[in-house]
Amino acid sequence: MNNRKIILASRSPRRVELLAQLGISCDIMPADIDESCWPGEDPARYVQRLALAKAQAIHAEHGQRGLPILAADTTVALGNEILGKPADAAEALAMLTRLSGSLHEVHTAVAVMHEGKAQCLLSTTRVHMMPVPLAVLQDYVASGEPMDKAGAYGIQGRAGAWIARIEGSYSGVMGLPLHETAQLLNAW
Ligand SMILES: Cc1cn([C@H]2C[C@H](O)[C@@H](COP(=O)(O)OP(=O)(O)OP(=O)(O)O)O2)c(=O)[nH]c1=O
Repeated sequence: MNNRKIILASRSPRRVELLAQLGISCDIMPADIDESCWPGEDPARYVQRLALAKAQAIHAEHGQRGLPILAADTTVALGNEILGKPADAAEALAMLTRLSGSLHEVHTAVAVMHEGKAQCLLSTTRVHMMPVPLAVLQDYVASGEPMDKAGAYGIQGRAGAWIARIEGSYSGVMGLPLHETAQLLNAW
């Protein structure tokens, strides 16, 4: 990509940071779309549908600027069950209690839309979380850190100490897989 500026259809500060790692600057234009899951929809399809919907929503408003529009969506999956962002502290604790000691997946889809064409790639990472004592989880929830994160944890914060191993992409777990993002942007 010659012009290193894009429109980022996301309010996630992690995504801005990760894009900067690729040397890409962005105008931030968050998309407000319906994030509810369709009945029976599997997590990998769900994140791809949402990433594309976010990119399309911002393309409809700002596509005339001629900049590529990038959007992403991240979810945690326990089997086929989707764990999104917790609605409140009780839900955050319930999610963390289930993820403690689990092997789960984090799916992030990244979509780029430019000149009316959309492309989307999926990154799936298996995450092994050690068993975490309830009191530690309660303290973590009280810190407020889980509230804007899928699955109620951030690998990039103190929950990183609980992650014994991942198979996949660290940046994908954080919300924007750098390898897939660079592939999409280089294609334009
Ligand atoms: C699992 C995990 C998720 N997350 C974050 C990444 C995403 O920002 C968030 C999942 O919510 P998303 O709906 O993907 O994104 P968002 O609401 O933050 O931003 P927008 O919809 O405007 O694009 O969870 C982490 O930061 N670290 C982690 O380890």
